Amino acid sequence: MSCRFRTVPEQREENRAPQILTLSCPSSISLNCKVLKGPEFLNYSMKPVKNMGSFRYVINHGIPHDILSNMVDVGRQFFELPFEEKAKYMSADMHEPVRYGTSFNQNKDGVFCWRDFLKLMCHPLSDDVLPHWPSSPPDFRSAVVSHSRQTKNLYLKLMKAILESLGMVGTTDHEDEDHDDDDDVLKQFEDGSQLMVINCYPPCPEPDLTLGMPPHSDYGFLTLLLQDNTSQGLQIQYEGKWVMMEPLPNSFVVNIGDHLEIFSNGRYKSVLHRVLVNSSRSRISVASLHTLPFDSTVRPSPKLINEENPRRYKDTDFSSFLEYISSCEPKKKNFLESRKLT
Ligand SMILES: O=C(O)CCC(=O)C(=O)O
Ligand SMILES: [Fe+2]
Repeated sequence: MSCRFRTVPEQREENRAPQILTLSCPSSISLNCKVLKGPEFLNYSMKPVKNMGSFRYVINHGIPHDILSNMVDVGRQFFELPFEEKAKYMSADMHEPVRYGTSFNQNKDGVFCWRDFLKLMCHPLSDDVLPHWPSSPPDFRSAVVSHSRQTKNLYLKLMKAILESLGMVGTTDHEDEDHDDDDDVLKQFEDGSQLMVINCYPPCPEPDLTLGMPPHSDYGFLTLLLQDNTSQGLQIQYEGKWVMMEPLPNSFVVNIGDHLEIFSNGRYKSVLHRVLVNSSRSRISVASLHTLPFDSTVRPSPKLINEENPRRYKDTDFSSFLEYISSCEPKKKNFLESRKLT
């Protein structure tokens, strides 16, 4: 099975509408290209796609390209620092707002993965935490703050489109309607948490013997993943096979996480993905993970439950997720499995 990209029409960036490229296999269908109408995603409804990897590329998102390249550059420069410098941020405590580490879950992994990471809590971000972020390279903090603000905005636009597709907020074409309820629904996403994970996969002498990250799904609602432009590595599982997500310049891969699967009572599915490594050059990726505020309960939305669609997941929260992964070696989607009612 192979996947190709449909060519995006040549237009000046500022004149193009944001687009979502939906991965669609087998290759005879190639990629569907859905055009979002207007900068505010007017009239757009993103239908849940049954039985299909819910991985999409977002292009033409309006985020200046230098913000994306600076983010990858400062990430790469951070991982090139001497080990003693990076080790200052090492901690086994998953609650630390700044954390450097290795592998996937270094406290529990039986075999380590070929990956280093730096995790930064970007929202909420209190004034007393920022001074603890790496100060080297010198533009590290400003690059991460710019990137996190932009990705948060994009996340909110995508969530609005998803909520419209679920019938939970009105479409923006009926301006005269009362949108107070919609504002309440959207507010919890605005206040939500954001975690930035900068991943570095160094060149590996035996790439076939290891993985950069094992098969997993992300915990939150959406992850916006920026890949460096040159190296491939991310694969998603689709119909039991691994499909390579080629790096597409200035795009984000949008990854649906477990909390959106639970919240949508299974209408959106989180996707299993993994990362391969290579022997020639290190690869950088930056994952921006978004969910509700850390102290909220994530549950199937009551608006989506009725006699025909009974509740399919138990309530959960972020601390249960952390407890779960602190107590066992994470395997595939086993946390989500533990939240299923049937
Ligand atoms: O490096 C990648 O492409 C994926 C990273 C990832 O899945 C994650 O950080 O959760
Ligand atoms: Fe992931």
